[in-house]
Amino acid sequence: MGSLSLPKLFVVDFTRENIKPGSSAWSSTCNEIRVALENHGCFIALYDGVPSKLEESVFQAAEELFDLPTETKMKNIVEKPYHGYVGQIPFVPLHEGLGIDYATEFEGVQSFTDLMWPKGNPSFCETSMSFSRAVAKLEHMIIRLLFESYGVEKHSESHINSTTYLLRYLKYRAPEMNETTMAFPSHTDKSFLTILHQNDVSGLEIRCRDDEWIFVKFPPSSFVVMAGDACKAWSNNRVLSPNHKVTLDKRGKETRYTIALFSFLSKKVQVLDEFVDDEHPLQFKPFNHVDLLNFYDTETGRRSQNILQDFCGV
Ligand SMILES: O=C(O)CCC(=O)C(=O)O
Ligand SMILES: [Fe+2]
Repeated sequence: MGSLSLPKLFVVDFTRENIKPGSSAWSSTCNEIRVALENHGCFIALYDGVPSKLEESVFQAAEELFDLPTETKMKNIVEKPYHGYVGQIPFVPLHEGLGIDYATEFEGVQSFTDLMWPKGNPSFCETSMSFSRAVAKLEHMIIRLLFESYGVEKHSESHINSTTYLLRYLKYRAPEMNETTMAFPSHTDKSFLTILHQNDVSGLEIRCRDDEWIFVKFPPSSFVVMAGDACKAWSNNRVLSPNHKVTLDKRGKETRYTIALFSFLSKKVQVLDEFVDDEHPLQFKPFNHVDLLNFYDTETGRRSQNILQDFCGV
């Protein structure tokens, strides 16, 4: 596991050609992913599945999207909490975000595009869908590796087949003089996994198991892979879903863009029997993934310091 440029976070190299099921690279990667997700709840993935042209297009698409009038962006209303437009919040003044649900499916991306550009914007649609699909391929690989690392690989295909993806375009404008640098407050993700790709403006900080905050520097072409609360629940509390936040440099002048792909389960999130034994008693009851979001959207959920315990603790 390389950790030369980043002493703290694990770096997992998916550009190695020989990461194929059954190979020795595959089994060592299984191990790396499990150690990383149990200790930090995240790792940096080096991944070449997004060609540089597509990467360039996705950041152009982000600029084009955020340049739309606020009233257009506010049309991005999604029934599921935290899926639609977020912005114009006085205590988070630097941040704006928009979400495309079912982002790997043509209909999902097309209906979002039509809402934002009633006259059409085929290149935005194509870019968003291609990016989502390319990153979802990385997510599938990580799921297979993670499941195998726990010896539960027989469940990985049904898990993948029950996964839907939310693509979020996130913008953080540079703070003005005397303005807060807090760009996104500390939280845990409610997804199963989150995969983040940023432009070259850093700001993400992650709190790992020993409570230390790690400032993340993304190497070029890298992605941050983070476990959400649903993954923590599924693993019966083995995987950490880390608190994280975004803080910008007060002298920074550039806008930060992050493109985030969140995975959600359309079947129940459930601790596998394999994770329960005398040493590891069952900690969480099965739940519908969207109900975790609905609970987080209540006063009790938002205030909770241990959302899984309060929502579905045994
Ligand atoms: O922009 C980032 O790096 C993090 C965004 C984030 O944590 C989120 O949208 O849940
Ligand atoms: Fe997050």
